[in-house]
Amino acid sequence: MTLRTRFLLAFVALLLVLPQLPVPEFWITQANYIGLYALVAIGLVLLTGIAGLTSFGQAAFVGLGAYTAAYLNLNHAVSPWLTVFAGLLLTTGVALILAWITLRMSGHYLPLATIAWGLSLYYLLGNLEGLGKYDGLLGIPALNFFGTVLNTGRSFYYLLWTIVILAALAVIHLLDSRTGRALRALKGGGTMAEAMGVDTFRMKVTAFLLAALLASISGWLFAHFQRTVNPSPFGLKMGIEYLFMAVVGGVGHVWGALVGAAAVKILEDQLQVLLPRLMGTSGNYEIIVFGVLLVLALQHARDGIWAAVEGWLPKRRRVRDWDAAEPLPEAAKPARGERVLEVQAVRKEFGGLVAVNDVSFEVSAGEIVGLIGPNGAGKSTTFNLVTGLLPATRGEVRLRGERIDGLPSRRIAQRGVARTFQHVKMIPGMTVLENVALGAHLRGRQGVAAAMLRLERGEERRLLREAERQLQRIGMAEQMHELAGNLALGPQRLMEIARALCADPALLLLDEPAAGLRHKEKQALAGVLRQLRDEGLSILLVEHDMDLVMTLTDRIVVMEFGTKLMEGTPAEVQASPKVRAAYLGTEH
Ligand SMILES: Nc1ncnc2c1ncn2[C@@H]1O[C@H](COP(=O)(O)OP(=O)(O)OP(=O)(O)O)[C@@H](O)[C@H]1O
Repeated sequence: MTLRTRFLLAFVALLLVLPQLPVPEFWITQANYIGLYALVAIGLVLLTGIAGLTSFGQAAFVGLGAYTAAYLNLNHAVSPWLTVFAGLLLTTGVALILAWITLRMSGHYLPLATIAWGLSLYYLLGNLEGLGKYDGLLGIPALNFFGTVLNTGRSFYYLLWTIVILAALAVIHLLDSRTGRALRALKGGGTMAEAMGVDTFRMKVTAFLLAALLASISGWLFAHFQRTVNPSPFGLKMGIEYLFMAVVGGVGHVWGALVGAAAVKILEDQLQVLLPRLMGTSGNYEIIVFGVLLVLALQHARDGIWAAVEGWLPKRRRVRDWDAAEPLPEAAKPARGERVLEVQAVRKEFGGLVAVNDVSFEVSAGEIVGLIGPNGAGKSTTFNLVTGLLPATRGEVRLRGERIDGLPSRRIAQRGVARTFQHVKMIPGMTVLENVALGAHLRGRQGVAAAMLRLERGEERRLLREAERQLQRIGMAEQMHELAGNLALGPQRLMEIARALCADPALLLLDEPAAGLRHKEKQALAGVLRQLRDEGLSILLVEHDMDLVMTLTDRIVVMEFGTKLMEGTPAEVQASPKVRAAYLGTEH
């Protein structure tokens, strides 16, 4: 048993025995509040830590869950075991509407929007006659769990903490899955994720919804624990505190949410006693201290308490359990010689600058075509037009006869186009294996529920097997457990190629794959690309290393100032005075 597992088991054991110990009731009450807060903070780990979306409005979702439970139970005598689902349903509806409106916002607008709806809901709850206005609803019954009335802190504790631990495990499982990789790719990696076929907007909505649902469950529990609800625990102050908990604990770590909830709750209690004594008057001074601490934490300990604990625990290494997994099915490949890519008079203007000027060329199955030209010639822009990263001003791009210009990059990926980037795009905090497995996203089907319940392990093993196979192909299997961010530039580029190959593409676009590679690595890369060509893959290659281009490609398209200068075999290109002039004019 690893130290990590022992640590977790010791934690669970402590949770189990705590109510049995002769500790004061106050401790149990505090532990219950910590559990209620932790549920919300776990959602924030997913939303803010993983998906990179900051929300100050989670308290409002807690309020939705709590008020639904209270209202339906008190006014319509609906069983609490049903009101929880009613709360989840209502939360789903509200969250989806809010997500639709706000998640397209970027930068500071999203947090501002969450503040706005957090405030709106607070005032709505406080002004609705049927919800008791600011006095709220009183007399909510305790939960009855198969005949046991959970009307004491100690009896409520077990139900609450079972839910908290299950939620934490579900989110941990989710993050270690196909959908989890896509979620983890959102922060800073949206463009790359889309190019791997991930619907990033949908992923953001998923994170938003899951965080809201966890908050709603916390609200339901809150209503039956406190037995009364009023708007104050669901206002903006609490919204900020939830975020504070997630950040203090370690916003990227699920267990950090528990640590953060505990740290903030305990600190809050201490400050509520200490500060009025120091200041000589009573008031909500703790929120000032929280504000200062939050700023300090963001400056000096961004990764939170859990990151420090994690650094002290032994590193977890993924167990290789996919050897026996079935290989993933492969798409039918185009027949050798079939025209795979047709670029017809494609043009891209950036304001007055014509970056790509009515360029046409083709790539057939089983062919490596080089796209070369001096710096700024428009090669990367052409790549971005083919892969849907940029819309063309005019012109047509066809893949196996079908138009793909105008499609978003994930749809183009779905049709069998995979790419690497001039500036490596990866998730530095994920292992090499996980980064590469992201390339196989479209070859898996399983979603959130299956991942949370660990029902997708069969498919996951197949995806990881494929990722390892592609890493072996480019000679990087040894490094699969390393964090991608720790690799040198050369291996990072190779990793991107393995990731693109994981997509089982018909067309592979490589943007300067040899940049940063050593001589031996370049030779190995050339070997792999030849083998891929022999297998019938079409490759379009932007590369500055002329030796590699001349020895590897079947045909070369030369660009200069956005225009196609010529096209021909490597020998023809080398012999062309026009090409020589273009290069001599800019490179020497
Ligand atoms: N998003 C953009 N907005 C404005 N101009 C752009 C944009 N992207 C590229 N350009 C311009 O378009 C021209 C072509 O750029 P591009 O990156 O495609 O060239 P390249 O051939 O790939 O060059 P390099 O070999 O240096 O990567 C350049 O003049 C560049 O400054």
